[in-house]
Amino acid sequence: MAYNEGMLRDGALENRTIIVTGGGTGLGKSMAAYFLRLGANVVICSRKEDILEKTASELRQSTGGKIIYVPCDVRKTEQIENVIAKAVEAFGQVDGLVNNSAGNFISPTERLSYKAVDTVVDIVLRGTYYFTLALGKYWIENHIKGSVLNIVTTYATTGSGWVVPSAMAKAGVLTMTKSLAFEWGRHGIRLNAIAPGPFPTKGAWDRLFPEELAAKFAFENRIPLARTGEHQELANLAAYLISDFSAYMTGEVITLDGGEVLAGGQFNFLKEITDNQWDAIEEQIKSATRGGKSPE
Ligand SMILES: CCCCCCCCCCC/C=C/C(=O)SCCNC(=O)CCNC(=O)[C@H](O)C(C)(C)COP(=O)(O)OP(=O)(O)OC[C@H]1O[C@@H](n2cnc3c(N)ncnc32)[C@H](O)[C@@H]1OP(=O)(O)O
Ligand SMILES: NC(=O)C1=CN([C@@H]2O[C@H](COP(=O)(O)OP(=O)(O)OC[C@H]3O[C@@H](n4cnc5c(N)ncnc54)[C@H](OP(=O)(O)O)[C@@H]3O)[C@@H](O)[C@H]2O)C=CC1
Repeated sequence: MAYNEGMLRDGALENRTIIVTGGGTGLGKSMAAYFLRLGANVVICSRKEDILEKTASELRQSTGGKIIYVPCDVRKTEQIENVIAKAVEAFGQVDGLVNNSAGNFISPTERLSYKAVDTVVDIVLRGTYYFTLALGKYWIENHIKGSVLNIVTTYATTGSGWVVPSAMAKAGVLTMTKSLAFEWGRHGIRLNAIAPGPFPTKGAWDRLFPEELAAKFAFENRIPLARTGEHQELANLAAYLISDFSAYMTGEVITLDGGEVLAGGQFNFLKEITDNQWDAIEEQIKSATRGGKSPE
């Protein structure tokens, strides 16, 4: 299927250096792999050095691309500045940032401790604005037209129970995306976001939803396109948004969720009605119309 194939031409990201936070696992790893295939230099960072090292060496081998890793907790500004310094030392400059690192718990909110809420909000919101601010200062000072891609969620817009710290933080990231897109447009700096629906990853699946809970809810049934996302589909959109192919787009959030977020449509409950029932309903509506009844 085309959705498992790379979309941009070979070399589309040549001479670009892109930092991917949380690039050692899941969607971050898939985006990093595709950026490398398109010729970018990639810097992955997150807390766990052993995982970063393994991913960097795997991707170096599989893509032949230039990748380095730098351990970093995105809640720590000095560690973020170290990532940027190491990236500049290795590749000369930084052109793009994907804020992908996240933490999340599924839980009734009243069961969360203050620290649990802080943990998620600090990684998602604070981590994202720290990294964006550090790179923004560097870009403005060095007259570089950088590009930021923030990975949010569909519930950043709709809100959602049971993931409240994540929803609050992702909503903040979305507002930052739009606000800074306007403010930093004059520097040629662009910020965009992707709101993914369910994409199978170990981080989201195993840690967020224990198997017992997952078995109870068939996610595919909630999605109009009746499947979960393929990593390459997200990597294709990410590569487009981080590249100059999207040079006229800024402050935008693109939902990539097979239509899952549309479930709130007022008449969507009609999904349950069968073809036979529709035949009967149509006949009733037509006969009421033929009867010439006018509204009271
Ligand atoms: C087919 C069905 C599958 C459906 C799947 C659908 C998925 C849909 C996607 C929805 C949108 C997804 C958004 C995402 O963000 S997915 C990303 C998921 N990835 C992660 O969360 C990253 C992995 N997680 C971690 O690395 C860590 O868990 C985390 C960084 C978040 C926290 O680690 P840390 O070591 O910093 O934290 P502590 O363990 O010290 O805990 C801090 C406090 O938080 C409390 N805590 C921890 N876990 C929970 C929990 N599950 N529920 C409630 N509270 C929790 C912990 O007790 C600490 O607080 P206290 O000290 O006060 O006790
Ligand atoms: N998978 C899905 O269905 C969906 C995912 N998303 C978003 O996509 C992104 C990727 O998620 P996914 O790949 O599924 O999950 P993962 O758990 O694989 O990715 C999360 C990454 O964040 C890193 N991370 C966590 N805490 C920190 C920290 N303090 N500092 C630096 N890095 C940190 C982790 O690395 P380490 O532990 O080494 O620090 C890990 O690599 C997230 O932003 C998530 O919210 C949104 C909607 C749906």
